[in-house]
Amino acid sequence: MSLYHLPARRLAIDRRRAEFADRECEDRFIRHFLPERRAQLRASLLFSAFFYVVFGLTDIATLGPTPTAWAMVALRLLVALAALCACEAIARHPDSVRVSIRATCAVMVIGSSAFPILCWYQPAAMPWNLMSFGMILMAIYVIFPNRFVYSAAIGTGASLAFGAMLLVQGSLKLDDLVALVLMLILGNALGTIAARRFHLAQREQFRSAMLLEEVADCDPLTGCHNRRIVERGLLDAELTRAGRYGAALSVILCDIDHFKRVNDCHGHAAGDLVLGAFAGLLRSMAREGVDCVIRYGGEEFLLVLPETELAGAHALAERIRHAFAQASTPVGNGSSVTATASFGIACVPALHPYPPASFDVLIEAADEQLYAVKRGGRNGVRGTIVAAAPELLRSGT
Ligand SMILES: Nc1nc2c(ncn2[C@@H]2O[C@H](COP(=O)(O)OP(=O)(O)OP(=O)(O)O)[C@@H](O)[C@H]2O)c(=O)[nH]1
Repeated sequence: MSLYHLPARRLAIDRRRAEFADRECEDRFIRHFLPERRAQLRASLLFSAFFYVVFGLTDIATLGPTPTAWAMVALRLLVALAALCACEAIARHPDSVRVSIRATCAVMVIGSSAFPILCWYQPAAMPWNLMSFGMILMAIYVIFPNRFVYSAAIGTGASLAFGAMLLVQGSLKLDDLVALVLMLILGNALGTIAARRFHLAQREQFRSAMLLEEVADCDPLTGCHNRRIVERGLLDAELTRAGRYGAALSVILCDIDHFKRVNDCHGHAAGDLVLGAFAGLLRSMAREGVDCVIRYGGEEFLLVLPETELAGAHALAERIRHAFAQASTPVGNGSSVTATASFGIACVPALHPYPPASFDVLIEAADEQLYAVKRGGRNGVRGTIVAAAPELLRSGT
């Protein structure tokens, strides 16, 4: 689960395609279900490959041990081989949505293209083949996890190929052909309805979960994230991500100076307005969708800045400090409040050989810097580089 919430407008569902209209959102949805999807896909591929081969017995029973029957068994084995290769590709690229979708489509196209060839040589077994084709359609639409539009395209294409084969073969009477066409249309219509309903239900459920999570993670007074985001371990995940890619990561811990006085002089409601104004300033200066602003305590806020070195974090903190000191917040009755804030920064620079193991280390370091500013008279910024190895610790920039 990512640190950042997607705005509700980006969670809109394109009902025609039965997926999220926003690509990033759809991607996040698929990634969320990727482990489950991988297991389902593997089971579907192995199950289908097994039955595709086992039905080779019917080829031999119908045609006898003739070269044609053996060629058909070989074709079935080829389809099974394609399914095994798809399983292997998915196992090699467990985090790739693209590989999982391409592998699924490839196997379904190969399997449904081979099927009319198998049926071509067994006109007498047509009722059975028709039943088998119904099951293949069910697998395409509802068993194999895939994008709805791809399932619909492959299902329709496979039906056209199967219908064309029967037409060319000429083994069916006109009334049977009409019934067959109607059956194929019905099979595809039912498949489309079932698949679309399933895709939409899954996405609506995901959207509700996202919206609930956003409400639970949001501080109602300031509109910032609350500490739940820290407790859910998302900041540790951010530190791990930065370490994996060798990227810098900075945090700014900031606190409004003498905030108790604001409450005491102007009342708690005025204090709330000042808090809201400070939070609004932090959010407006942070990068949307990249930085994360958390209300860490009463009048204390934490900014998490991915891919930001100490100098960048320092410059941002200075800009916020200056803007807040210049601003005055109207608190009713024609009066307004001017306040200042103090900032402590901790940074893990890019490609640091000894990044700290836990985010708490970063917060503690930022907290020390913040209190050094408070002790030094407030309304200032101090920062430090943080590392696991003490000899690399350089402080007091
Ligand atoms: N209005 C309002 N006040 C709050 C809220 N949360 C915490 N406070 C107040 O914030 C004040 C924090 O006071 P202190 O921790 O003494 O800090 P300070 O007065 O800002 O002093 P320094 O941090 O040392 O500059 C307390 O009076 C809290 O009651 C809130 O949501 N709304």
